[in-house]
Amino acid sequence: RLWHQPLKHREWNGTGSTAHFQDIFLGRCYIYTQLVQPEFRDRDCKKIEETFRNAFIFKDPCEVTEEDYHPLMELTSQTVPCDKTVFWSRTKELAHQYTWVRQEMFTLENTLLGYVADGLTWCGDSGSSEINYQSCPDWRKDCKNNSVSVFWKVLSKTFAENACGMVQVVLNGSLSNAFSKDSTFGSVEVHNLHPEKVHTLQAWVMHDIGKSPSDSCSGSSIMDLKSIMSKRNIKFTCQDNYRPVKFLQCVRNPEDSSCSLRM
Ligand SMILES: Nc1nc2c(c(=O)[nH]1)N1CN2[C@@H]2O[C@H](COP(=O)(O)OP(=O)(O)OC[C@H]3O[C@@H]1[C@H](O)[C@@H]3O)[C@@H](O)[C@H]2O
Repeated sequence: RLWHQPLKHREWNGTGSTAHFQDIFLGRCYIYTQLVQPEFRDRDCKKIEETFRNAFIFKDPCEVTEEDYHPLMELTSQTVPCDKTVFWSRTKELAHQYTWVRQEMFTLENTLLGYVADGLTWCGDSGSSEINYQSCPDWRKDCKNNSVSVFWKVLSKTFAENACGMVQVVLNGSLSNAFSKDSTFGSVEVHNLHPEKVHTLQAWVMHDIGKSPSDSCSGSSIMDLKSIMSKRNIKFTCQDNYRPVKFLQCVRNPEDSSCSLRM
């Protein structure tokens, strides 16, 4: 009778894998390779999806390692043109508005894997070849190193290692610490920039419109970032409310006094 029982997945505290995960993954892969970046048109999306799935299927989602994603990284390696890399931290929407307008600039979402995986959840099970749609590990209650967060850590590390020339980062000046050593940017990307390839990091500290700024280029957290970069032999520059990004904020809040023509 046992083999009639539906496979019992382990119960986790987080939401399950995104429904239709494989269709979404495949569909996004075809959109990216055929429409967004046509130089990728002959990449094999079915092989990419299968390699992605093999990284976490049949594995306890709290035991997935960075090595598990290496075959996928090799299959989808992508270099971003020098001076065009945009990192972000706690400014996801604003950073993507910027690269939407400045199409030659790249956040991780503008690369194949970041584009395909953004916003999705996925996990498997050590005793099954099935994706677990019922639940996946919660970052706090179950395990920090789960199938999704390990993926973003590996992808962010590779993204930073490939960066060259002048790189940018959009930081949130409405938080008490615009730069956080605990963030992915602060704990992974900053430490994987190659000083022989990247000569300058420029930070844009953006304040939410209508909120009082609580950090800025002269704040202590940015001083921490500045000293990390000088120890790594990478020049550091910082601008509060970098105008091209500020314009994007003002498009959505034209009446705000900080958006008057004199800005
Ligand atoms: N969909 C994406 N997720 C993530 C990217 C990314 O580029 N796309 N990440 C990380 N990341 C996941 O987002 C939160 C932290 O965001 P958040 O707290 O807002 O900022 P982080 O610095 O941790 O991460 C953003 C930084 O790392 C890459 C991207 O290239 C940015 O330069 C955490 O769960 C990470 O695992």
